[in-house]
Amino acid sequence: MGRKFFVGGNWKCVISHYAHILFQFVADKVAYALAQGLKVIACVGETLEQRESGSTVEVVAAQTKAIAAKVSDWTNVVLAYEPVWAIGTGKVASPAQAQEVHFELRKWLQANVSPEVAATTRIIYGGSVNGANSKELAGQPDVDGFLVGGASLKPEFIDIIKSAEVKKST
Ligand SMILES: O=C(CO)COP(=O)(O)O
Repeated sequence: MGRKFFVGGNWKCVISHYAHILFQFVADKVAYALAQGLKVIACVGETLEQRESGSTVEVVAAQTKAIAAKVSDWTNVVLAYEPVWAIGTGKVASPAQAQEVHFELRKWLQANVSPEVAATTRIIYGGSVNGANSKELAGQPDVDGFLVGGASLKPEFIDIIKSAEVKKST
């Protein structure tokens, strides 16, 4: 696999969590940041209501579509799956839930952008990642790293960083 594992602290979340409300606005912010030479972590994710109604994949695809319409070079873009219901709540997506969405996002990139962008763009997970759950999440094939909030301020952040080691054996 050609993607390097990535773990970022909460200060790196350039794009707000409210992407689900203002897809277009977020896409414009992504394009502007890239034009200014910044690297971007673009966050997508569904609300609890959207998850419970079964529209998660549709929602994140629509958010990614808005971003993709404004991005011609994905080199400086990292996509973060951040379910709104998991941010700062202590409720983390299960490894299977995260993998499913990451897989669907990569599939979307493959079909709508290019196989190369799908293979090389990091798709990281954010939302209540901690030292106890990071290893299993990192073990999922399409989880390429984490965007960490609360736990980035605690000693367990070291354990989260160390979870990158599970990729060495894959
Ligand atoms: O939004 C996040 C990082 O920017 C995630 O925050 P938590 O890890 O505190 O849920």
